[in-house]
Amino acid sequence: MEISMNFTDALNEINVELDDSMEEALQKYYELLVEWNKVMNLTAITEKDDVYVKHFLDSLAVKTVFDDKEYAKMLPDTNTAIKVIDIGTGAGFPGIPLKIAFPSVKVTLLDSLNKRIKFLNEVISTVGLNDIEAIHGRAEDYAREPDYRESYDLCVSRAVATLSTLAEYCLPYVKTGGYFISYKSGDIDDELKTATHALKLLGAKTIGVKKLTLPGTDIERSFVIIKKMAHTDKKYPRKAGLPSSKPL
Ligand SMILES: C[S@@+](CC[C@H](N)C(=O)[O-])C[C@H]1O[C@@H](n2cnc3c(N)ncnc32)[C@H](O)[C@@H]1O
Repeated sequence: MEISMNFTDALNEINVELDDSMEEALQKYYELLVEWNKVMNLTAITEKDDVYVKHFLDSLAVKTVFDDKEYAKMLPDTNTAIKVIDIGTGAGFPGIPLKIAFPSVKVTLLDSLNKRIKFLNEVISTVGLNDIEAIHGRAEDYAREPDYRESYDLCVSRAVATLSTLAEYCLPYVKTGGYFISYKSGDIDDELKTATHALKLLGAKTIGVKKLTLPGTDIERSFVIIKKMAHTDKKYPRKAGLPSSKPL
């Protein structure tokens, strides 16, 4: 892939500005990612320009959703910090770049692979991030914990499962009136149609899809924007494994 734009210009295009300390934080994160990747499987992408575009820029591109007039009022205009959970965060995408670029947000990173959680805790302490936690567990299990259930303004998730499965992983964490934004790519029409039933059962509906080409590349990204309209019934999520083997 040809990258025809520098990172700062690409960030400008998505309306994200980073100060020097945020740029340093991303640099440290990049160094740790490459170092730890030598001993554990974190990412197939290691070349610096690629990591900056395919992981950092892509993670931050969700900002374009909130800049869209249609969705500008999505998040609560309050003095309390917005709470975001990243389900199946892996090596920290999109949660860590979002935390670095938008430090006032409270972030929970969740993944079922403990090795990745160890890496994330190292990133959190070395980069010096606050108001962020990395938790080890399956999405289906943590959603039953009272401190986590229906307590987030926003849930994000990239490259974890199909939308019907993801909806069951993610929506139990979202407050009524909050949102789940799924990072998707390619042709998503069928996936959206198939997920309509699951969303309804879980008390949510798709309110829009925001598509963009990552600046300086030909990479297409789609954000599926889902609103939680009502409480999720306690029977969801079902037992661990069922959301993926038998999607709603
Ligand atoms: C392909 S990776 C994507 C990681 C990251 N979101 C990204 O975009 O680079 C999928 C991740 O989801 C995690 N995962 C899959 N199913 C999960 C579940 N039920 N609960 C928690 N984590 C899960 C895996 O351990 C893995 O780290």
